Amino acid sequence: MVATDNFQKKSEETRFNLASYLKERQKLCDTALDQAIPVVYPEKIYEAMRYSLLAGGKRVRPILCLATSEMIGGTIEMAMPTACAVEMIHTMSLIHDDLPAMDNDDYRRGKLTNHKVYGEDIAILAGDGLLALAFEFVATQTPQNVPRERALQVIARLGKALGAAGLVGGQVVDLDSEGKSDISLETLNFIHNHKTAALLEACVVCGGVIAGASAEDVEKLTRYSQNIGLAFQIIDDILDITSTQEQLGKTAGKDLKAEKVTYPSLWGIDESRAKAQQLVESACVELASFGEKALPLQAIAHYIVSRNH
Ligand SMILES: CC(C)=CCC/C(C)=C/COP(=O)(O)OP(=O)(O)O
Ligand SMILES: O=P(O)(O)OP(=O)(O)O
Ligand SMILES: [Mg+2]
Ligand SMILES: [Mg+2]
Repeated sequence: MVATDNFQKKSEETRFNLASYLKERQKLCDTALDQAIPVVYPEKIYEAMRYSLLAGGKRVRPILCLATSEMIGGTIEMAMPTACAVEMIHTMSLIHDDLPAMDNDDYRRGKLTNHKVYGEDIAILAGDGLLALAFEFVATQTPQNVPRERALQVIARLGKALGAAGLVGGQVVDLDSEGKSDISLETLNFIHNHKTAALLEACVVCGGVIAGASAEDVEKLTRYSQNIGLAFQIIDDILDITSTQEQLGKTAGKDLKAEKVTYPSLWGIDESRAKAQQLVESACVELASFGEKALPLQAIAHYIVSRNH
């Protein structure tokens, strides 16, 4: 696997132990997310929200948020409420995406989907509950040593990334494109820039904003995250073809079955992988001015193309 070799080479060069870094950060995020939602009356909605949120995702989005805060000079504590919020938003989008009205999927994160366990009504509400909590969480849990206008900016950016100008808009065009074989590269890019890259961008930029990133920093973070956002989706499309349900924790081979236009369907697997690798290299270059401090974000960028699920 070329991407894995490149990644290992890169890790050796940088002497950065990404595996233990990710494990430690995943644990921190899991603990914070667990504490964010106590189960009270009416228990079933809190249980449904916890079911999907704590089902063991990779936590790429909150980890990106924390890593960016630290690179800019902030702390994990400052960014943790925002990191939890992005994972709540992401989980909401997966619960709703899996509903019969959208992708009608039975498995997610290695478990039955939310509606399969709790029913469609509760699954819709669990998504709504997570979404509302995300914004409440940033507003009420961001530590007092973070200037309030930074939290306000995070709330505005998350709202934009999530709404019709982001995730929701991308999902609409994605649903519209189903069953059409003549989707252009332009439309495919629109879908992925909105459905996938917008939230990844918000994770990175909001982590920076919480830590007080300058306008110039925000520009670099934006370019880094747009590149990794597209690379993430290209790899997602490849994994749908090359991985098993066991590895992915969700049904594999869905795109081929649905005859969906994807990057590998347009370019083939090898060229798609090369393109993702190029995007990651460009992303890393954007952070060169941060020197050693950029190592975690650069290593995460490489992980995004070398992951197997
Ligand atoms: C507003 C909403 C509901 C947005 C959903 C966004 C999203 C990234 C869905 C998963 O994409 P997918 O269906 O292409 O991938 P998967 O195979 O993970 O379901
Ligand atoms: O690891 P997950 O479940 O959060 O999914 P994604 O691949 O979309 O990050
Ligand atoms: Mg979908
Ligand atoms: Mg889906």
